[in-house]
Amino acid sequence: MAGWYPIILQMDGRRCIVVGGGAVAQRKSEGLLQAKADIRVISPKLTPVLQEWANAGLLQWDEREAKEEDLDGATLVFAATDRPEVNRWIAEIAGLRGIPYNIADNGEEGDFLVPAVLRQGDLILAASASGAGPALAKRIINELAERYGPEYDENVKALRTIREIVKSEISDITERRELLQVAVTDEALEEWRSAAWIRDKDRLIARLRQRVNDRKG
Ligand SMILES: C[C@@]1(CC(=O)O)c2cc3[nH]c(cc4nc(cc5[nH]c(cc(n2)[C@H]1CCC(=O)O)[C@@](C)(CC(=O)O)[C@@H]5CCC(=O)O)C(CC(=O)O)=C4CCC(=O)O)c(CCC(=O)O)c3CC(=O)O
Ligand SMILES: NC(=O)C1=CN([C@@H]2O[C@H](COP(=O)(O)OP(=O)(O)OC[C@H]3O[C@@H](n4cnc5c(N)ncnc54)[C@H](O)[C@@H]3O)[C@@H](O)[C@H]2O)C=CC1
Repeated sequence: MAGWYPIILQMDGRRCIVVGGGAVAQRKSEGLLQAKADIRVISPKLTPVLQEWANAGLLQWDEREAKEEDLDGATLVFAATDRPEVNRWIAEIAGLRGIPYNIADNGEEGDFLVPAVLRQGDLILAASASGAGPALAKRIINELAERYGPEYDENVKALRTIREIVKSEISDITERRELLQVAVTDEALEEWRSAAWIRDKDRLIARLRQRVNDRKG
């Protein structure tokens, strides 16, 4: 189905309403927790894991059925009950208020889909089959997890430092781009890992220039 557009949303502190407390609500809440959202779950019942998160204060739980006012102040809404008519009603009121909504039992009618996700620190990989096959999206992410392992947390941290230095030291856009391109090869990433000297601006720029020259042969 056409029309889907992937973005990475800033959710830190943003209010998200999850209606329902089953396995699907739990998975959506887990992703939202990773994004530091302000989560409010509305459901008469919770899975044991959601219950634990509520007890630990990681999310707020309203132990009852959903009401219209629950959507007040929401940035995103997840209609994740096992009752299609409730999910449809939530979607309708969210739509009227202009709040983007996700529908668990009828995904392609929603404003957004939740992709399968791999996080390694600040590296975020997402896969979606546009609703055609969540199991395929999950399989692809499992494959990517082998290629992009936990070392990418450190890789991305080092790159952030390198890119800040290159942006502040190099004013020529073409050279900047060249230096940042050679900084992301597997070999380069391995070099930066645990290399405290990358904070030495002159040494770092010299090493990147050397890599550009090596590449030009
Ligand atoms: C449209 C979408 C709406 C949305 O929820 O955003 C949606 C909808 C539905 N899922 C259903 C079933 C399953 N969903 C999963 C798993 C995941 N589902 C996720 C996303 C999405 N699911 C969105 C589309 C994403 C895309 O395609 O890109 C993932 C990727 C992300 C997440 O939920 O966090 C997460 C894997 C992540 C992980 O675990 O790593 C599994 C596999 C499993 O559990 O192992 C099954 C059983 C196998 C199967 O049915 O394929 C049903 C049928 C229910 C029924 O039978 O009635 C519907 C309803 C419908 O088809 O509309
Ligand atoms: N999008 C996805 O990834 C998937 C979607 N599904 C669909 O999502 C639905 C939910 O799946 P599960 O979480 O496994 O179901 P579940 O039966 O485990 O949980 C449903 C939850 O909704 C709550 N609920 C019922 N009425 C409510 C109301 N009026 N207000 C608030 N909460 C209410 C229940 O108390 C329960 O906690 C399934 O019926 C299925 O159609 C299923 C698998 C994956």
